[in-house]
This record gives sequence, structure tokens and C-alpha cells, in this order.
Amino acid sequence: MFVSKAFNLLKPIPLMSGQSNLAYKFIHQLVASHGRRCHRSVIYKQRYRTCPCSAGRQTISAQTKVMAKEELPGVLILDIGGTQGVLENLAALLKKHFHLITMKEFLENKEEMSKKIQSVFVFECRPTIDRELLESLPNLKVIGNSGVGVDHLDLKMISSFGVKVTNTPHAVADPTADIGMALMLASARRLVEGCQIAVSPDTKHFAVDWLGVEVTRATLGIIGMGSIGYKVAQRARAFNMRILYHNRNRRRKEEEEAVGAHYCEKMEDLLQQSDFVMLIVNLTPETHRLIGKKELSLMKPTATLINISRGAVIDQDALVEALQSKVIRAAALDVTYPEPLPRDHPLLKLNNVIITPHIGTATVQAIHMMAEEAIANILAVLNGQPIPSEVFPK
Ligand SMILES: O=CC(=O)O
Repeated sequence: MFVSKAFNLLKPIPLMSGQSNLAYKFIHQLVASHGRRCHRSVIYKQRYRTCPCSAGRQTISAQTKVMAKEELPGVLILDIGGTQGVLENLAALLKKHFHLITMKEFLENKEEMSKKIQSVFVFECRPTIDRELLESLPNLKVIGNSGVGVDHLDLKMISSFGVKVTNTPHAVADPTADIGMALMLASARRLVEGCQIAVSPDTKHFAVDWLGVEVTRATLGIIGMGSIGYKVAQRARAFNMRILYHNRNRRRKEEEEAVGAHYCEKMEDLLQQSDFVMLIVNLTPETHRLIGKKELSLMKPTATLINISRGAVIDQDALVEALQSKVIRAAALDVTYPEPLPRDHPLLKLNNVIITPHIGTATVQAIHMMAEEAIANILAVLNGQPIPSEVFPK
């Protein structure tokens, strides 16, 4: 049952290529091995029709056991507020593998609950974990972050409690790359303004007195060519874009050739040549305010800045100034600081800015995949197995 349900959960997700399949394989292996070890309780064999791994259809069998809720390892799910529908779905997933304990239940019965909690499930980058919480969880072994960015977690402090942190790089790559492309296209073709004109009661006809720019054959500069950046490059290639990238580590030659990407050792070169600059770096002390006044002034006045990483990678005041004085053409931001921006923030008043509320992974499939990847990570830690995606403090 354990295994069949886990695979059933994966069924609605379309087969993905490359790294996403890796996630399936990890989950497959971990879930199957978890099943094999449960030999003391009610065991039965079950046959599965479909394996979601790249090998295609394949039959596997596994032994599983039925566990009472109290026997399952305890996972604390942090209260993220405002996302009740999403939380309900996640809760249903988590309950298949864990004794799920909400923050409310934990606070109401701290003494009993704190002993049971072996893992914490963090939904995306919203809630953080403080020292006080860690001190109250003596049996905590792992914090499973659902999402790739862990800049909201104090990794050194968490590690000092002997607690591991994991993330979900595989599940986030495709949807985040999609939102990067969506923002680039929407900003280039002024989609939001177009929608506003279309729904405006004053509009007599749809003729517009402004023009967009084309993405096709334009130059895209990717700053941060990790797995999301690479997926953006794959998509951009279909638009015949010229692709430049800047990264701490140069990608392998075959990888560059596969997407036609050119490495810029100096970020300045990329900024000067690109029509669209897309930020996809992790937020670290090195990337904090990576793009400020100087960098913006190097960009073409016709260029667009797209940010799908973290708000603090840009000096936001400098960006406001650059957009107001047309140092650059436009910006499209899925991330800002703070999130959300205060209603009177100048960025919200500019018509050459598109802002979305950090929705890079806000899809039915991504939430599901991230939860599965986080669950696989947590189970690996609890079962003493190799951890698919552990994050280490620097
Ligand atoms: O922002 C989303 C993530 O870090 O996965």
C-alpha cells in the first residue's frame, strides 16, 4: 500500500525529462526499500502497472506494511497561513508516510508532541525556523524544505543541533524555467498592459499606441546557469535566441553546445550585450544586491531585467530609479523584498514593470512533486539511507 499510493500520487504528473526523472528514481528506490524493510507487520505483495521512471512501463513488486498513525515518524508542518487549499493537499500526502503534527497541535500539547517530531516539513521559502523551535524538538533529525532556495534557513545554526536540511531541486526546475519564459514574453509583448486595455470600459477599440519588442532572435543573458538556468536555455533555444550565460562554474562544453550557450566570464560583458537579462542565482552573501546601479547602467536602454531568484539579488531602490529614468526598458519580477511589496511601493506604480507574487513553483504538479521529493529526502535521513538532496552549510 505504501508503495502503490506513492506511485499513484505521481501518476497525474506528466513524464518529465532529464533531472526530473532522477527525482522519480530516487523516490522509487527509497519508497521501495522502505517497503522491503517493513517485514514485521502486515506484509503483502502488490503488483504495479506503471513505473514513472524513464524506462517506461515496468512491473515491480514490493513488500509493505500498514502502520498505525502513532507508529509513523512525526513530521511537524509549519503553519504557512493563507494557503489552506495547498496545505490540505500536502497534508494528505504527508499523512501517508508520517504522523502529521500541525503547529497548532504542537503548541497545544508541546510535551508529548515534541518527543514525537523527527522531521519538519517547510513549505517553500515562507516560514523560517528559529533556535527556540529547535531547542524544543529533542528528536529532530531533518528539516525537509519543499523548494530549492534555503536562504530563509540558518543552515549553520540548524547544523549545530545535528539536524540535516534537504531541498527539492529536481521538482522546481521546469516550472520555474516556465515562469522565467512567461515573464520574459509577457514583458516583451506588454501583455499585462494589453489585458488592461482589453478589459477597460473606456476602450472603444483595441488599437494601441505602443509597441512591444520581440523575444525571437534576441539575446538572452542568464546569470546563474544551474538546473533552472539550463532549462531556460533549452526553452530559449526554441525561440532562436542568442544565449549568453555567466556562472561561478562554466558548464561542460557538450552542455553549452546542446543549447548553443556562450559563457561570459565577466558578468559585465553579458549585461552589455543582452536584450533580456534573467537572474537565476541562489541568494547568498555573494549574490546579495548583485545587480545595483552600476550593473543597471551597463545594460542596454532597450533591455529587460527578469528576476526569478530572490528579490534581494537586486538593489530595488536602484532598480526603481533605473526604470523611472528609462536606464533600462522594463523589469519582470517574480520575487521582491519584502514579499508582498507594500501597496504604496514605487515599483507597483510603474507601467514598465510586471510583478508576480513568487509563483515560480505554484502549479498543481510542482507542489506535488516537491512534496514527494521532500518526503523522499526526509525518509532517507530517518532510514539512514543516502540522501538525494542534502544542503550543507557553507
Ligand atoms: O522559490 C522557490 C524555491 O526556492 O524553490
